[in-house]
Amino acid sequence: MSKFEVTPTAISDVKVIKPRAFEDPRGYFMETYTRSELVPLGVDQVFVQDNQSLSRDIGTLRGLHYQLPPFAQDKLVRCIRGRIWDVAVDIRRSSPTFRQWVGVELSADNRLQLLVPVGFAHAFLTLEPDTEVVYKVSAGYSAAHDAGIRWDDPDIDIDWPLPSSQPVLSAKDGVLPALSDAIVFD
Ligand SMILES: Cc1cn([C@H]2C[C@H](O)[C@@H](COP(=O)(O)OP(=O)(O)O[C@H]3O[C@@H](C)C(=O)[C@@H](O)[C@H]3O)O2)c(=O)[nH]c1=O
Repeated sequence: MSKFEVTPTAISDVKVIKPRAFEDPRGYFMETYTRSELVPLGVDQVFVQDNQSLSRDIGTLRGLHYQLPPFAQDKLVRCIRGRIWDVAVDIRRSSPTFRQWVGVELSADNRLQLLVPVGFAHAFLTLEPDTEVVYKVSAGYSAAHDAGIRWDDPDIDIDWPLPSSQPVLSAKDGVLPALSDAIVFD
């Protein structure tokens, strides 16, 4: 029996991954990423860096972010404390699902992971205070290749479950361009 369940979302390249947890009276144990188990299930990305962030306020929104080639990144995202609404937007111009998005709640409790491949912009909104997110990426960080799209672009129209009228944003995320003005993937 596999130690992971991999389920495609409405945009099939974006996948939800659920690790199998071995529960016992102490709690549980689970493998959170095992390449040899995941490659046969179609998750063959090679990850080279692990990232972690803490967002103190509920309603903190990070994104929409991506890196351009040759530093484009696949991401494997999970939430280890609190809850997030995790979103991937298809920004591959030639894709039949260009501009479409999928959103999945990831939490410390549900232990789900979202695979966000190259060609997608990624963002998350925290649904609880003190939320910690951990994610693997398939290319290193390059500030020169860092790119983003505004979280509230009406051409994308993400249905954010905002806990108040405005999210908490970084200064950088407050001035991101619309998708129509952004450099995207072919
Ligand atoms: C992403 C990243 C940032 N940094 C630095 C740059 C900056 O000084 C500080 C904070 O960076 P940011 O404001 O870009 O962090 P943040 O807004 O959390 O950016 C992240 O958002 C989510 C949604 C993603 O998908 C990630 O790929 C990443 O873009 O950390 C690194 O050194 N390495 C990295 O890999």
